[in-house]
Amino acid sequence: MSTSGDRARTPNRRWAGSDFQDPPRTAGGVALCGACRAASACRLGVERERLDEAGTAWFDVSCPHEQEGGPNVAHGGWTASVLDECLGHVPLLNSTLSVTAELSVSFVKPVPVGRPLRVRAWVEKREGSRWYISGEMTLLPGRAVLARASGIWVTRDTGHFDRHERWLAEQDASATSSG
Ligand SMILES: CCCCCCCCCCCCCCCC(=O)SCCNC(=O)CCNC(=O)[C@H](O)C(C)(C)COP(=O)(O)OP(=O)(O)OC[C@H]1O[C@@H](n2cnc3c(N)ncnc32)[C@H](O)[C@@H]1OP(=O)(O)O
Repeated sequence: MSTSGDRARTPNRRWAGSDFQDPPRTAGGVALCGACRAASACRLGVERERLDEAGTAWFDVSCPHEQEGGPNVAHGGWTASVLDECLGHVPLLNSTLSVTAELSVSFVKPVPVGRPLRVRAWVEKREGSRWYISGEMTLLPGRAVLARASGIWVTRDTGHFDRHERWLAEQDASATSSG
């Protein structure tokens, strides 16, 4: 039987170093995170992504029916998650590994499920290892804004997740020794 300590000492070896800067992508160009790789699709409903010449990232998105909150509208957690995902792809589209340090979301209008939506994301500024990124989600057709987001992404080296595994193992060890 495995324990949380065993899990902490058994990192997921499916990941290779290159996955962090150039991860597997769908036919629509969408970079896939851990659990979505098995499904070969973004479970949040990001269908296409591209970076234009001006550095703005564009995403075709649709809220899956499983993410319904109120009648025919998205759960707010989905809206926040997909904005985290899309804004977080901007460093990745620039071959940079980063993690979200802060995220702020404005829910402007209810987001309909199963409708084509667009997310646009851009870099406001970069300071040291911090990328300040903003974005918005709009309804298609038309351009009504449904949600806005801004946040800070912090660049990491590829040792980030191994350091986390070691930290987790230390937490488990100190919890075990202190009873
Ligand atoms: C995820 C990647 C998968 C890769 C494979 C590809 C998969 C395909 C695509 C997936 C795309 C996913 C897109 C979604 C991205 C997530 O959702 S990532 C998951 C959620 N976020 C996290 O798990 C992050 C958890 N937090 C942390 O790991 C640490 O707190 C942080 C953010 C790395 C900072 O750690 P730290 O030890 O404080 O770092 P430290 O070196 O002291 O500070 C570094 C810098 O960050 C700044 N900083 C630290 N905290 C903050 C803060 N809260 N606010 C502002 N600045 C801060 C410091 O001021 C410092 O700035 P500089 O002086 O260097 O300019």
